[in-house]
Amino acid sequence: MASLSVLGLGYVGVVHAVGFALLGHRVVGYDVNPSIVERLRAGRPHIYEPGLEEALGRALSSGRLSFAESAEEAVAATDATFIAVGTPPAPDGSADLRYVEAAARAVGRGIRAKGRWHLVVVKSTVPPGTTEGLVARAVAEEAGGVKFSVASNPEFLREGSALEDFFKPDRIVIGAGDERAASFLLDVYKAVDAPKLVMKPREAELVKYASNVFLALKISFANEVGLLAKRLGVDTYRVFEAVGLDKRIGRHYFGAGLGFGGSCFPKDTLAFIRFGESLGLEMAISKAVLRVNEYMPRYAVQLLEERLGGLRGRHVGVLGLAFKPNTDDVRESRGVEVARLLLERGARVYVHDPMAMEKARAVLGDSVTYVEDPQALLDQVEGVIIATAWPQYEGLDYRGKVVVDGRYVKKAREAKIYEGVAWA
Ligand SMILES: NC(=O)c1ccc[n+]([C@@H]2O[C@H](COP(=O)([O-])OP(=O)(O)OC[C@H]3O[C@@H](n4cnc5c(N)ncnc54)[C@H](O)[C@@H]3O)[C@@H](O)[C@H]2O)c1
Ligand SMILES: O=c1ccn([C@@H]2O[C@H](COP(=O)(O)OP(=O)(O)O[C@H]3O[C@H](CO)[C@@H](O)[C@H](O)[C@H]3O)[C@@H](O)[C@H]2O)c(=O)[nH]1
Repeated sequence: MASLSVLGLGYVGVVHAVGFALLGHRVVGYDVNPSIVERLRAGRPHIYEPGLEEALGRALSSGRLSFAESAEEAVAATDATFIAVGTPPAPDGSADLRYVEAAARAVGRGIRAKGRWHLVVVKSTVPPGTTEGLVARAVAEEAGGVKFSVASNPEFLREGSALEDFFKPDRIVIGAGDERAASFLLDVYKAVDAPKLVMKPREAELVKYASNVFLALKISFANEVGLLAKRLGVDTYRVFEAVGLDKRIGRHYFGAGLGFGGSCFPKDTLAFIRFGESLGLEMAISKAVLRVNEYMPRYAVQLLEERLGGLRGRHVGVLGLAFKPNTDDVRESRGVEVARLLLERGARVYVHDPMAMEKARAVLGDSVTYVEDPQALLDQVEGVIIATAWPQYEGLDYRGKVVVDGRYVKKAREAKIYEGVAWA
């Protein structure tokens, strides 16, 4: 069994720290945010992810998962370190690599203290060339001549099913800087039954962007067809049910509606565009993916405005603030975006989410009214936009309300005054 450290205990890091421990490895986690570490030590995750609290409990009681007071301490106590820190957009939209660089420097200092070979694995989503470039350089500058290997091991888990995706991934991509890195990582993932592809680090880094941008492309394409379908008065979901049965196309990620949110698709598509542009490429397809996506929330608000005959001073609702069901994550959420657009047009906005209210409050503040019960929200508004496909919204009584359904909620379609976004 391997001895691993994980730097950065956000959505990806905490799932890996817990997951690796449950695979039988010894894991030391570290996050620069001490309150995250404190909560994890107490068995109370700082994020909501199905099954995580229970899995964390098992990992802690196995005695194989612990947390360090510093990154250097975590590194020095282990054989390999996974860097799982954020790579948010810089002001120009490119991937901001400052957290990755800071973590890599800390790894270098840990390696120097340890004085033996170490493997540095980049789990964060980074532009091709980062692992062998910026990361290897930053580690080397601090490691005092101690030998190390690098690898890129991009992550494909989805929030809301992160643990399941960790244990049952479609594939594991290992971008190994050398043989030793490859065999170490193959060993780490030995117990996971999935195709394992070993390649160069920059190939692995490109696999991650190509995967995310392609999925985002499918959604934007579905939305483009959906806008057309709506003009024709046909159901775009029925169209894609048939389109998707072609095995070459596949049926996934054709859900038309408000478009994609979350911490990955929007930022990774933009970072991919900026990366390509930095090499002199046009990146026309990826730009179109974002253009369609940015239009969809505006279109939903426009539909509501038309149906209500104006928005100024009108009481309207947003159902769903999480960027998708089964998470409390509101990063780049379409629900939050729709609430902002409604406020801009002078509406009185009521919002609901079963899980993300607290996180939404941190971004929307007191500009909107938070309602704990979605049916009570419907009682207070004339119209509503459904922004997240929470199963709870299937059971509501929408009668008499203008419903702009951005997520294809069946029950909403039975409402008297109804508009789907991008479908009939
Ligand atoms: N969220 C996802 O579903 C997902 C899936 C695949 C890949 N990714 C990628 O994985 C990376 C992490 O994403 P996330 O959603 O887990 O981010 P996150 O923002 O939830 O977590 C990042 C964590 O890193 C910590 N951190 C920052 N600098 C640090 C340092 N120097 N040392 C230790 N900890 C540090 C932060 O405090 C934070 O808790 C990103 O590159 C993202 O694109 C995310
Ligand atoms: O048919 C669809 C499918 C998804 N979405 C939206 O797309 C966004 C992203 O959804 P999803 O892919 O389920 O969630 P993420 O957790 O963001 O996962 C994506 O981003 C991660 C971070 O890079 C990757 O690891 C995953 O493989 C990739 O699916 C959400 O707003 C969804 O509502 C649609 O609009 N239509």
